[in-house]
Amino acid sequence: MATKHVRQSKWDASWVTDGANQQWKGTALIKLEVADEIRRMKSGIGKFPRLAVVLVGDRRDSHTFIHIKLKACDQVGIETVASQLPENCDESELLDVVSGFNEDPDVHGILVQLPLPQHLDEEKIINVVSLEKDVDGFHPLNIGNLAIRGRKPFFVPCAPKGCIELLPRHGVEIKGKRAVIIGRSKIVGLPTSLLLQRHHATVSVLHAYTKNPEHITSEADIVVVDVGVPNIVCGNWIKKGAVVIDMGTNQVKDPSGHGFCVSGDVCFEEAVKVASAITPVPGGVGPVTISMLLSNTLDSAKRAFGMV
Ligand SMILES: NC(=O)C1=CN([C@@H]2O[C@H](COP(=O)(O)OP(=O)(O)OC[C@H]3O[C@@H](n4cnc5c(N)ncnc54)[C@H](OP(=O)(O)O)[C@@H]3O)[C@@H](O)[C@H]2O)C=CC1
Ligand SMILES: Nc1nc(=O)c2c([nH]1)NC[C@@H]1CN(c3ccc(C(=O)N[C@@H](CCC(=O)O)C(=O)O)cc3)C=[N+]21
Repeated sequence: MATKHVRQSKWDASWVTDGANQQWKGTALIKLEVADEIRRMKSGIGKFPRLAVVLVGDRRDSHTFIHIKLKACDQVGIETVASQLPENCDESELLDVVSGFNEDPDVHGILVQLPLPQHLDEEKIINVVSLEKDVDGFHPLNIGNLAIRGRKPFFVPCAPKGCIELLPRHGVEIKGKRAVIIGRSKIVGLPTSLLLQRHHATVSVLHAYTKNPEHITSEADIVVVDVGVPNIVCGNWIKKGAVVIDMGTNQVKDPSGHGFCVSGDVCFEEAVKVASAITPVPGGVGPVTISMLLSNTLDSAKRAFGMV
């Protein structure tokens, strides 16, 4: 069933400090830049990037996300190869698929869509993805290198990278700011906190056991929310003038009773009244995340072709 969007607003309605539809242009611009480089790569050396995506099981949201990713790759000229495994597949089957992509010189990026079904050991699978093809940036060595000052990971995870990309593009300085990130997941919360520290923010990480999260959040200049619970952050959590990035992408039943719609983690209607800028869901940081995946895959191919 098609996913309907709750809000029509794109970048323009979100970033209340500017009314110039910048988010959408920013995302489109990154895609255009990637597409242009790939065109030149094809005509120059006759080669192009290829991304392998691995999907296990039947989760509705995972199918939606994979569909969005494959479509975006197609738009910019990244070839894709998709492998879909049943919900009850063996760990060894999945490991074989990943190993096959590791060994294939024509594959430059590998993405194993998360979460995996319970019986599969996520850590074990992520560990097997070749470091040089880990366009998600989830491999422990890539995360470790992100955590240590002065080191350079091969890849930075896409959603955190997108979040950091957005801030300076909208004139938001990170250095010296107080940032709160709500959530500490390995795919968003943790790497975002590391990246914000790299950019010299003073970072607090909140999680399910944090007491008085609204109090800590209300002191932050930059608030990043990645919990996975619709509308968990209310307007009164936000300091006047703060910048809010809502990472939540929650598929919820459409109030009309027909189909599903997407909801963020922040109560947009309340927060938009106090924030100086806020990303909506849909149309906020999600599309930027996808652009970062394209950019990571291009970088990987360039490295493989000796172009960097
Ligand atoms: N826009 C984008 O590009 C992306 C969006 N997402 C979206 O982000 C959301 C979260 O995904 P993901 O990171 O995978 O989720 P996880 O379930 O892995 O992590 C959720 C985090 O939220 C914390 N948490 C749970 N309940 C509370 C609470 N009541 N108060 C404070 N913290 C809480 C958890 O704390 P604890 O660690 O203590 O359990 C955990 O750290 C989803 O909606 C997902 O779709 C995800 C990736 C990219
Ligand atoms: N290996 C792996 N890598 C990921 O990067 C990864 C993952 N697993 N698992 C799930 C999360 C989630 N995620 C999103 C990507 C795009 C949108 C996105 O484009 N959202 C649209 C709407 C999507 C819709 O309509 O449902 C928007 O916000 O406008 C959202 C969320 C990547 N993730």
